[in-house]
Amino acid sequence: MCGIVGIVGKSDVNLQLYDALTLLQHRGQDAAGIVTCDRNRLNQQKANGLVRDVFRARHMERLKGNFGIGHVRYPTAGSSGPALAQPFYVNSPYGIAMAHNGNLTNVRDVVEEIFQQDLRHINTDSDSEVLLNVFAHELHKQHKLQPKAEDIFTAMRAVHKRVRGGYACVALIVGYGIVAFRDPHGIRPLVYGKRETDQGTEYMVASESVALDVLGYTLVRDVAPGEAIYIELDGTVHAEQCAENPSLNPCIFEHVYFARPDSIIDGVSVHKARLRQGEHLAEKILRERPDHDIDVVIPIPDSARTAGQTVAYRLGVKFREGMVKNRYIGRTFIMPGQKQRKKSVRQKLNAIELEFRGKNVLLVDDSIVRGTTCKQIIQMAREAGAAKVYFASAAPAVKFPNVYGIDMPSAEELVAHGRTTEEVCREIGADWLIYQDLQDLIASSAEGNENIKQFECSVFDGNYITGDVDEKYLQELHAARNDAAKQNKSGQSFL
Ligand SMILES: O=P(O)(O)OC[C@H]1O[C@H](OP(=O)(O)OP(=O)(O)O)[C@H](O)[C@@H]1O
Ligand SMILES: NC(=O)CC[C@H](N)C(=O)O
Ligand SMILES: [Mg+2]
Repeated sequence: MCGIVGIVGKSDVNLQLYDALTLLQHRGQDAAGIVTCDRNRLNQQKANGLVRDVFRARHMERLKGNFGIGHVRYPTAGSSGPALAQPFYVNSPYGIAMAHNGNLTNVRDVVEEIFQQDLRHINTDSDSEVLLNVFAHELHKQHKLQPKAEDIFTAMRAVHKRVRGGYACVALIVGYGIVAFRDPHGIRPLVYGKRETDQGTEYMVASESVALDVLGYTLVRDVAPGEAIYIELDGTVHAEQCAENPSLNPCIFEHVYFARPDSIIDGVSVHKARLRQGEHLAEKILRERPDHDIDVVIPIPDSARTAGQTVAYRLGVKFREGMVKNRYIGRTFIMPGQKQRKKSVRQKLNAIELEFRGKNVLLVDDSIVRGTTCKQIIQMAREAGAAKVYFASAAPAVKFPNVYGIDMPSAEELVAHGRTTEEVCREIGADWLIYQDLQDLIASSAEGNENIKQFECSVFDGNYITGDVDEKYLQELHAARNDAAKQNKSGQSFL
């Protein structure tokens, strides 16, 4: 779930891009990159690591230019090496750099086609490099010395016909401006906003509205599914629907885990969606055990804090921050290997014994995916002296792989795959396990925007909205990206 940003400014945008990437850091911790354009010359810095480690003062000084794009990466295709850090660049036509959040599902076919028909070489096993080359080729086909908005939109229409999957992107065209676009199913989020300065209006496109807020931009709106927005250097904004049958199906896992609670995605406040998740979860707890004996509700920081509050309030039980998070350890779920994830949970979280000793505790987390976090937390709760350890997940059981930009490639690695709730409960060592029902999770998000008729919920229901994901694809994905396979990833696999 990478983070992307693009800015068309009135003065150097390097510092704004840096700040925006730090605000999107929770979406990707593996690599970061910025490309700016200064008088038709591109400046670039990208490498593995967190934003604060990738950009030094000397890089920032070099990143001159009043328009640019940035990326924080959480790999879902290819290796996690530095060659796959984004933005990617092609020199023809015009010089284009691109940053991509999402994952393509027909990349193997497109790579073959792009070589055979378009004579384009792809140098890495990144799906994002493929997407950039498709866009570049389609723009090249317009044969314009100076591209107009209509040429860009014609190219976009062709891109949507050629690629499948989830993609929200920003592309920088040297000398012209920034193009932002979202896949026809609207799976991955993308917003744009503007701010007034003494020199004129500046524009920003970003994965999440939090980047706009903090940098003083006002949200104009979400980029619509299938829509492309082209912002020229003089601030002229062009927008056009470029997909044939666009429909909005936002990824519900953004509301569960990925997005920051202070973001608003497709009109839905993530914070409010999580508050509602907690309310629904509490109702289910009360239905299952009207005379429960829970003494205290303890959320697992960070992402479960919001839902945990409403669970406790609705149950009429004490809410206590009994788990303390080490603020210097990042998100464990998006770390690359199971060994690192496992070790980091213990480094990240520690129990305050007096909140556990002799009590029946209800631990609330936003989700249980591989079970790495909850197994260790339950163990910690027992060691801290809890009498009973109950566990509630604000999301339903995660049973299916994700193919649209979340690195859950292998069903076998999911603790709920092929297990009943009772079996998962035993496996993670809890005394009672409660999962949110899918209809309640959907209601928690849908109440925020009645125009959203459907959410992308494949990790919970196995329904892949793009219609092209079959058993064969899932098997290939599992073989290429299960934990063991990722350890020795070196060759071209595009998965
Ligand atoms: O079952 P698992 O495979 O462990 O995955 C689920 C856990 O991982 C995430 O936390 P993470 O540490 O990534 O981030 P957070 O601080 O935002 O909660 C999520 O919030 C759950 O706690
Ligand atoms: N999580 C993402 O959005 C990943 C983008 C792209 N598929 C990559 O692996 O770099
Ligand atoms: Mg967590």
